[in-house]
Amino acid sequence: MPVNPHPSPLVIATRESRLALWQAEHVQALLRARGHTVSLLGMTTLGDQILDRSLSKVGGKGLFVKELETALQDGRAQLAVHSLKDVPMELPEGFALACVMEREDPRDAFVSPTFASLAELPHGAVVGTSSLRRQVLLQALRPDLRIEPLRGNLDTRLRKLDEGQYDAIVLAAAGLKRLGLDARIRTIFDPTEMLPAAGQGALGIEVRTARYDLIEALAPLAHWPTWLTVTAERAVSRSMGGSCSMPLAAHARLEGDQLHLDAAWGDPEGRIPLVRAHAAGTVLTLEQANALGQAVATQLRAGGAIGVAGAADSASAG
Ligand SMILES: NCc1[nH]cc(CCC(=O)O)c1CC(=O)O
Repeated sequence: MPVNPHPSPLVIATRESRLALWQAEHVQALLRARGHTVSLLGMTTLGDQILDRSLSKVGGKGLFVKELETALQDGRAQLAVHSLKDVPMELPEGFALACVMEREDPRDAFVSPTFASLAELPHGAVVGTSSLRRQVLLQALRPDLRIEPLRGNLDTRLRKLDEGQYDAIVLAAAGLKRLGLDARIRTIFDPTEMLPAAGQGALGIEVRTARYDLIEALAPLAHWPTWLTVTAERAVSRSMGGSCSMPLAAHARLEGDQLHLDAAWGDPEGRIPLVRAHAAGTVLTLEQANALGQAVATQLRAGGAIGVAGAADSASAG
């Protein structure tokens, strides 16, 4: 591999949670190995500061991204590394995803000090999650469970579990694996029962669109099968109204040149049963991936899914 002999120094803007720092350092190491000089700019975003209120009331998940974008705009940083799951479907004018990297495990994990699986939870057990997606999927599997809100970064959520506030919690396997917390996983959910969120487990790198040089520098870090897959998933969300705080799951997998896309929408009030949709097709371009996602969103709406932003306390919850 040729190594760039005179690279201009790069700065990665990152949130300061352990997971965000791990992800930024991961990208830093990959770029250093290719000859780039890379440093990190740690930032506390508004989304990290507001822990007592529903994020959807003060601006939604975009709060985690906005301050990093300001740093890119000001030239204090050139790259922002994100969990793709937290990236709004539409980026502001002048910003783009330059690169989607190979996906970690996209599935959800069941975490509990006491119980080995969801099936072992006693009647009426308390499960912590602030994700509307996890809430509606859990209620479909086990209507008897009590779902209680749970916000904060991974360490905070695990601490609240250990303090006894919940019998179990559901977290993305990817975050736990990245932080070496695999031992906390009791079972990994089959995607057919706990369908993951669009983009779960994948990292995206955001740049200003004017920076073609960066898009080129990042190209070797891109993972095309992941990019196609998450593009189809994100197209479902975008087509349903774009918000991450929606009781919506979308998960795709490639089998040969066939992309299989599953989605589910649940009514948080439980008035109608879960709406599910599936489509598969030959997907070789991002346009084809988008089209598959739109077709699945159309099916969801035909099945009764409502494309509006969800209720309180769901932002950044998974
Ligand atoms: N919503 C917070 C968030 N954003 C990304 C991850 C996990 C890592 C990933 O999906 O890439 C998590 C934690 C969780 O949902 O358990």
